[in-house]
Amino acid sequence: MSFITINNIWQEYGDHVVLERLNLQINAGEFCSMVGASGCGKSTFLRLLLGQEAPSRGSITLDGKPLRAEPDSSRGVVFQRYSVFPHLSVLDNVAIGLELPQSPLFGRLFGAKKRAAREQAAQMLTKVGLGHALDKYPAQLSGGMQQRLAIAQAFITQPRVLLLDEPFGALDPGIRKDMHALLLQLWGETRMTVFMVTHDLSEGFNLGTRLLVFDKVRLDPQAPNAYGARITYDIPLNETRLSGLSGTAPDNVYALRG
Ligand SMILES: Nc1ncnc2c1ncn2[C@@H]1O[C@H](COP(=O)(O)OP(=O)(O)OP(=O)(O)O)[C@@H](O)[C@H]1O
Repeated sequence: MSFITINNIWQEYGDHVVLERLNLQINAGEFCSMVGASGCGKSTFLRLLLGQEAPSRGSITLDGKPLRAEPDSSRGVVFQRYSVFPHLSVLDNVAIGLELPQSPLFGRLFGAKKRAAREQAAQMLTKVGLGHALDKYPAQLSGGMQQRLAIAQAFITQPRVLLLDEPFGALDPGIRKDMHALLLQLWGETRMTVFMVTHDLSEGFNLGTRLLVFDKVRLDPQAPNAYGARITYDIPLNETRLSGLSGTAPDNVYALRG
């Protein structure tokens, strides 16, 4: 049985059909790059995977169970666009990812548990190259550093599914390359299942173990919204990276938007 099963999903807003007849089987640990024309429904698909919206028709299952219609605590905190908290230091931005699930009422830990969470967060931040910036605030960081922080925040609780919506879209090419290396390193270590929307085809090819192309196969010039996009190509990539997969991380889903 596959880890995530997309069973004939459609997404419609009124009479605007955005997605139609999507069927997919995703194994744990796959890295799916998603490309397609602007407005064809890639972000909509991510919202469905996140459980932020329910599909108009069809179903999504994760480990054989229906995905809840809303992100819930079993899937952890969801970080959206500009997912870092501007009023928290770099260290607190990551530590809070550990503190919130353990202390849902106060959102903070105390004593030894707090020290352990902060130590773990500091180690994660060192890993993403922000070990020197623990006390800074997001506004004091460059765009690349902010995305490193967002990545540290997303990885700290080891989600099983990571959703990335053009996470590197705003970064310079050189910094993008560094971020690609970082993402591949973290994915290699954690083997989480990744869905990444990108407008950069080479980024999609380089990072993914699978490239999903979204496109409309039916078009009515008189009624442009009558038909939705489907997955027109599903191309296996970089398959050697898939060896030795395991899917033992906790059941969390995170989003990171560019
Ligand atoms: N809640 C909503 N209500 C109505 N229409 C919506 C809603 N959400 C998305 N849409 C429409 O769905 C279509 C697809 O949007 P979506 O953002 O998913 O596309 P996309 O492929 O991610 O685009 P881009 O590459 O430009 O980010 C758009 O026409 C958008 O207006």
